[in-house]
Amino acid sequence: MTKETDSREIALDILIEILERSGYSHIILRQALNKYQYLDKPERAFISRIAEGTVEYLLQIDYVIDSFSNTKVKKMKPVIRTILRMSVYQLLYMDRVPDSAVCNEAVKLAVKRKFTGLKGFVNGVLRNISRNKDHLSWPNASVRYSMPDWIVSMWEEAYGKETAVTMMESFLKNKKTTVRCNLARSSKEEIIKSLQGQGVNVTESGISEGVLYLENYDYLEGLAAFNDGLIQVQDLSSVFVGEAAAPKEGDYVIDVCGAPGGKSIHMADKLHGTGMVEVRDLTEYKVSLIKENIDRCGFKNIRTKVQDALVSDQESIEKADIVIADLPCSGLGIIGRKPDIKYRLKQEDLASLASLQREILTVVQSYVKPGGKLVFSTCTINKKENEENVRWFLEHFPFDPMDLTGMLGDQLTADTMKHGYIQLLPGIHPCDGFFLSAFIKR
Ligand SMILES: C[S@@+](CC[C@H](N)C(=O)[O-])C[C@H]1O[C@@H](n2cnc3c(N)ncnc32)[C@H](O)[C@@H]1O
Repeated sequence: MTKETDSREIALDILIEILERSGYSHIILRQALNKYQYLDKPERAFISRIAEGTVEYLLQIDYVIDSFSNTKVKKMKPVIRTILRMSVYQLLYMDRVPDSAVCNEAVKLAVKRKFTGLKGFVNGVLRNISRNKDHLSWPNASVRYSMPDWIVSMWEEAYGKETAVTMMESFLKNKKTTVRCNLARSSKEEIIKSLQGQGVNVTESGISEGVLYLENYDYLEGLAAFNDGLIQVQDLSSVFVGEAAAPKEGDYVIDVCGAPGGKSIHMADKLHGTGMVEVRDLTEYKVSLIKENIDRCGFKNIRTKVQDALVSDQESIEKADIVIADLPCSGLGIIGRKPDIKYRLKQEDLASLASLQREILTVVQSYVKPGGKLVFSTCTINKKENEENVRWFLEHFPFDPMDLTGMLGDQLTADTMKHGYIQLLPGIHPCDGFFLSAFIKR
């Protein structure tokens, strides 16, 4: 057994867990990488690339396999179809791996998993694809960008074909890790020095002070700046929530759906040790994730609470200067980081998520003091959950939209900002897809 076969076998098991047993890709991959910490950095990168890439391009890969195999993907044995899927990803997208090696290793894996009788089939399909791969063409945008049809249609209708393509292309591009510096704990310069000292490539976002892009590191947990709580993984779009909320010293903030705590920790950082941020989530487990982050970052002006946002907490009525409502949503804006979302989500889920958001907003708007702010955000690109909910909210509750013009830096402008909201689109804006809105209570 070669080293390559070992890595591919690990990738195979990860993919079976994700594609055949509906595991969440980011969780399964993280667990596997934790388990195989002894592997060297290039091997771990190879495994991640195959696993993430195969999930990302799944619809396109299946189209290719079905074009060259008499047995359709859906009818194949799960192990065999997973071996073929990950091998086709390597053939199409990993130039540095020779095609012959891809085919040979796939055959070895099939044999190792006791499918000796199918080794000719695996070899035949893959060699056929390898011979024809330069002449492939895609029947539509769904196959080209590996995006379910209904999502393509929804975005084309809402934003036009060109923007839909820009977004789908952007999802498939390599993502750097975005982190926000806890500037109340250390200066940006010191943090960059520490990261660079450990060999990390660091670039500044140039849009929001203290937001950095990281590349060329193995493990977040291996970085001193992370362990010392000086940085927090947080996309630029999510940092904008803190910018729009703009807490004043001494403010009391309630974050009603807060795990794992990214936005709340940003608020605590912005309060410079004053005031209090109460971060809530539905379960003990979710709250434990928030606590881990709080402990790591070392802020004292932040506490947690297990609280269902759908149940009114009478003690909070008109107590908060700021309520952060970063609500459960369809997650279509973060497909670039969690590609399985696009296959997991069903069109009919969108309406129920939008109404769940309305139910939560109905409860939590009452926590805002007169003159206080409510910031409502989602990490999705869907008008029902976003713009339509804003319209509905303003019709039903005594709030006015907050003018967001200029609050997110000079480079981010949109006409809608003066009406209190902005839909950020990947590829159009320099961040994940995200929706942000802010209101002031009359
Ligand atoms: C988008 S995430 C929040 C991310 C967080 N704001 C951050 O920046 O790290 C939405 C959260 O809502 C929580 N949630 C879902 N339903 C809830 C409910 N009924 N009450 C409280 N939290 C809920 C989920 O557990 C999830 O952690």
